[in-house]
Amino acid sequence: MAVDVPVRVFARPRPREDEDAYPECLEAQVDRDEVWIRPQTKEQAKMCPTDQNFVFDGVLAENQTTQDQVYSRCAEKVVSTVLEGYNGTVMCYGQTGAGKTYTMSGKVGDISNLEAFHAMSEGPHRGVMQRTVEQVFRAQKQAAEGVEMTLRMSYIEIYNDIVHDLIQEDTNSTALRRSVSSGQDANRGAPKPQIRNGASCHVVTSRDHAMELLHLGLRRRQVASHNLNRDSSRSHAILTLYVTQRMPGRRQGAAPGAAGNGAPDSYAKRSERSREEAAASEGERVQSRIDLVDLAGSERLSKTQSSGVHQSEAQHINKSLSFLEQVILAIGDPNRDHIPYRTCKLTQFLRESLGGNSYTVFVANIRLESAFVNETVRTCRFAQRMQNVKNSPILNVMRQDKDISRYIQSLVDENNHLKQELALYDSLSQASKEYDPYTDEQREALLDQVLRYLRSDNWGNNDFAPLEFVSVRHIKEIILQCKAVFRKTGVPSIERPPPPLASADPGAGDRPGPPSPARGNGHGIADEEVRDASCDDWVSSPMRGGAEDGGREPRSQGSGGGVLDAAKIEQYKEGEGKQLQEALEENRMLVKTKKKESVMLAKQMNEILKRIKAEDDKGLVQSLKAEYRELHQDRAMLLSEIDHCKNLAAECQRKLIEGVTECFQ
Ligand SMILES: Nc1ncnc2c1ncn2[C@@H]1O[C@H](COP(=O)(O)OP(=O)(O)OP(=O)(O)O)[C@@H](O)[C@H]1O
Repeated sequence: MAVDVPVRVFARPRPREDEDAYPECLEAQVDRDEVWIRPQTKEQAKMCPTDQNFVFDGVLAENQTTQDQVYSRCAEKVVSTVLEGYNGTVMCYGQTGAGKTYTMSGKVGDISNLEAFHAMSEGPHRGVMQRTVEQVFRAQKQAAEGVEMTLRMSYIEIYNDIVHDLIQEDTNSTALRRSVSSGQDANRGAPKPQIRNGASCHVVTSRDHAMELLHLGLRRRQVASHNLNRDSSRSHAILTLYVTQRMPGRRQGAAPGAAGNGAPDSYAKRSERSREEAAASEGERVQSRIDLVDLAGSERLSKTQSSGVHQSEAQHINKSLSFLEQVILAIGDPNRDHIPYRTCKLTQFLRESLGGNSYTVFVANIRLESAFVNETVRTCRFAQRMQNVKNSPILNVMRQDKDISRYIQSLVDENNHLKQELALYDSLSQASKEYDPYTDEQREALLDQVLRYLRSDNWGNNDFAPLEFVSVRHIKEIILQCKAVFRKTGVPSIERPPPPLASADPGAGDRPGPPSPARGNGHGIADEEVRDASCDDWVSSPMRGGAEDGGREPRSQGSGGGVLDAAKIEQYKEGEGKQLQEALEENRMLVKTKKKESVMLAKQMNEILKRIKAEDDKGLVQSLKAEYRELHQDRAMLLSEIDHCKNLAAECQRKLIEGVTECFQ
């Protein structure tokens, strides 16, 4: 059974370039694994008014911690667990120029120079990626007799929220697909790479081979120059090593290739299976992976002076990091049901690494110079939140064919058993499920419920009675009532229309009227749209689809049209529909949260404006203006995030409409 394991968090300050130019503001206390932030001048106090300290699993002190030490403290153990059959992630996060790429890929320098890259990859400045490859190949060499270990590698970047394959250009990698294909590549005579998660996945046969692919990927990665970093990465890059180990079975006393790497051989030790079970698992496959994530750096446009295309890149970067933060916050909040993984490609990719099946290490790259105190505080706060994230790593044992068919049979048996249980439960509980057509009175009562729901302020409240579906018939009746309401009045000005009675023909011919103008609630531009998005649910989506889809309304029994296919809608509700519904809720939640933040920012900005008007001191006015500009940027970013979430919600809504409509025969 999986055990909760917190993400381990380290801070790594980048060595200061010029101590005189940057009077010290922060202290990284190594013994106590703390980062202290102490303003020492008036200027610094403006940016960071109080002392702050952050405690992590470790602080990798500047100038004292070599790449070798960083690897052994942060990554080596994770790689060992990957070799035991678990998944692992090492991730670097921080402001631009703080040393993420240095930590992950080493001192890359002029990447077009292959020789220099290979020399660096053997020297002390090589990063976590090179060292991981080394450790994995060492383990392969030292694998116990009979253990067959295959290593595969993929390398992708997420640039402007689009996934690009860094190894093989022509892969259709924009979609996060779970498909796996294999075969022979006739051109090269080499095995054709599998496609995993939309990226090509290459068998790597040696350390040098892996380094070549790494070099290829680094060359293709999007890099640009700005004020704070000459070679700033403009994308999030994820190098994944897949380790597949075919076990000879415990009868031969063999274990996965963890031997020699210092890791406990947990697969052999932890699995307490009997001799018979071990015999059954002969030929068992263990498949694990390690993701090495070099996130693009968050940046303040005012400091990097990025413009044009780089400004748009920076906005994408900041936006995706902000979505990442939302995921972290949601995972750490026990009251949140939904984790908004689907808001961008980055969070989709990191789903298993954060809150999922993975041992994860997070390195917060920071800068100690006083000029970056704001960014450092932000990064440390982010890292602190990361400490609340708990994962549930499990041993990734793949079942063999024999096991799979036995497993499927057991699921079929269980399904039959549950169906019998349900039938029995229905008859014993005499649950009042309406399988028969509704009477006029029942329709009247339902219409009252629907109207109360549509009129209620709490549009996001999915607990409201009509939405607690008790049967397919119930859903259909709700749709009918809503449709009747809309046809008569439109959504915002709901007056009670004549109820659609059993004898009426609610689906006949006519179209819903034009949408009424949306009404805001006086809080700002996005509000009215939040209302729109927040009333998306199982009921409203198909109904609104009638208007948006040019009249492709779900038809209902009794209207002379189609009949809702009960099995199909159930299947849809459990499968794709459920996912869409969850995504819809996530995005609605995000819109609400971000709107609140935006209102707060607007208030802060107004305060600053007042102070600027009242202030005589020119110096102070300058710094207030700078602060105002930063807040303005933050708010612009927030508003564009809100738009993004609203678009996602609209997309979910559209798909839901299509999905539900498909369920009508
Ligand atoms: N610990 C370190 N020791 C020596 N040099 C370092 C260290 N950390 C960073 N550097 C150097 O600082 C510069 C910026 O680092 P790097 O490119 O790794 O930053 P980054 O966080 O990846 O930035 P971006 O997000 O813009 O890509 C590079 O020249 C790098 O070699």
